[in-house]
Amino acid sequence: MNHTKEQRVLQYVLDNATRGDPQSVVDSIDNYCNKEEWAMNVGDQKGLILDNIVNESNPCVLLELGTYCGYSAVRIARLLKPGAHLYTVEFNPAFAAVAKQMIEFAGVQDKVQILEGNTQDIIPQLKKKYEVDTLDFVFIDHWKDKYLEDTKLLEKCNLLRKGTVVLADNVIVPGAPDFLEYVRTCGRYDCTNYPSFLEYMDEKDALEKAIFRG
Ligand SMILES: O=C(NCCc1nnc(-c2ccc3[nH]cnc3c2)[nH]1)c1cc(-c2ccc(F)cc2)cc(O)c1O
Ligand SMILES: [Mg+2]
Repeated sequence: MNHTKEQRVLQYVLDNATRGDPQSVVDSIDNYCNKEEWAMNVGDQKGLILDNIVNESNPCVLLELGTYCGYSAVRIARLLKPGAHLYTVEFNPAFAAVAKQMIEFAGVQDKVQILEGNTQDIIPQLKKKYEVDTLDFVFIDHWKDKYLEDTKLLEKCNLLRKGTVVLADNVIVPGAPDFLEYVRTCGRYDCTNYPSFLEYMDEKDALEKAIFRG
């Protein structure tokens, strides 16, 4: 039954967290991945930085690229004000199925919508099909070789406005050098690097915040 790691993470949450309590879901995933099996959630150290940046941005319309098990979707959604909405894009049906159950167990399903498919196909649909005007916050955490092309696609689709916060995970490990080079040198973003550590490990990693200048 729990043949995949992602299913085992979900089962541990169902067995140990409290239904409707997103903090307990986040804590349970971190406990499991620290003690039992490593998994590519943003984790608690980088998660605290993510929390602070979400709180200071006070966003209403958010996009996440790379749902995975739903850890960061739950982590972000638990901070959102009433009426705020997070769209999260997941390519892998097995990941999306786990994330759906994770989000529902946490009780944040009214704030989060999983969009299954390729970011290249979904991003151009956000305005017409999902009635998005512009995005207040983007969390990029999907395949590292897609960060740059998807950032450029968000620009091309006029989904970014003056002040939109683009926050990227893993800019050191596994790394997204072409994305970093672009946001830091193209002149359209104000960038800040947040040094931290790879989830559940002692290896250095970082988040990069790139605020769109409009
Ligand atoms: O690959 C990662 N994350 C990506 C998952 C994903 N989940 N969904 C997608 C998606 C979603 C829509 C898409 N549309 C097109 N491609 C798509 C891919 N990608 C990742 C890897 C590591 C990592 C570090 C050290 C290691 F030794 C091994 C691994 C750490 C991390 O924090 C990560 O986030
Ligand atoms: Mg990541």
